Amino acid sequence: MDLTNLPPHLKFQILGLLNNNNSNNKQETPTKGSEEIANEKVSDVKIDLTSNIKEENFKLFSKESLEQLEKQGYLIIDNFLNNNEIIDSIYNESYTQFKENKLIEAGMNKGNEKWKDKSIRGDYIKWIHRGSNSRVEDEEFSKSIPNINLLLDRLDSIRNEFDSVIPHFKSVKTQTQLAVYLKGGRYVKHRDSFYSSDSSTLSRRITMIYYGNKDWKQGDGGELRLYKENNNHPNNSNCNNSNEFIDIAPISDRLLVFLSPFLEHEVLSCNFEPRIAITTWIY
Ligand SMILES: O=C(O)CCC(=O)C(=O)O
Ligand SMILES: [Fe+2]
Repeated sequence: MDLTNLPPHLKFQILGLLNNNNSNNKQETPTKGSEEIANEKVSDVKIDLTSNIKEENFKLFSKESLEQLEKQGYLIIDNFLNNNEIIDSIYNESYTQFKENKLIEAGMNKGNEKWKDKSIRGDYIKWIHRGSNSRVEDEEFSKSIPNINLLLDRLDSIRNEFDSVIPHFKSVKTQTQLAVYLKGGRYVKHRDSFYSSDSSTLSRRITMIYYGNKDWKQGDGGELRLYKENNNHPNNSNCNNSNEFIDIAPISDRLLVFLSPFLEHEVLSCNFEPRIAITTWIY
């Protein structure tokens, strides 16, 4: 395996993983030593969600929830759609895409580099491309996912609310992915973006993950492990590098929202299948 062209933060993760494999301890999280954390490029820009907000424009969120997202870095919203028929249909539409071989093995992109290694990232994905009118571009595909479309509309309304409540937020675009993990699937510790003051490139700012796993129970695995405090993130002045994490169960109708550049996370190995997640990133 040639690691020379990988960005440093990925090298640590992958080397950590190889070490774990060598010691036959595959369940263990790839870890980083303190030097690596010190050297690693971290975002230096705060994501400000609370100054000069227009509170009169709140429909879905509240000032308190935005404050929580800004400081803690994440929010969990349960019963997001709150409609069993739609929830079941989202599951069926997603799994059908997988069964009909419409998904591809996920890789990791970095510049021209494309990584596909199932021990690093084990999901199958489909990008859901949407035009400027927010409609899914591929009409045939769009017709086959009416309930996923309803979900995407709801996620759009979150984006719209950010733009109307937080005048300086000015979202640029969104990107949406359907992901299916099978038994044994996982995704090693990573961040979804690097957002920095000296970078003119567009970056993901908000990650919204919708889970659709109605029979999930303790022991099924596939939780999202979210590292709360080890990211020196500029939104969190109390950062203490404690490596504290929470495991978020991927249960049905749960929406997880977090700050893409700051919170490291990983998908723990799945003991069930299919694990369904639909993610929209706001840039
Ligand atoms: O499915 C999840 O819980 C998270 C997936 C993830 O981290 C990603 O696709 O970047
Ligand atoms: Fe991620």
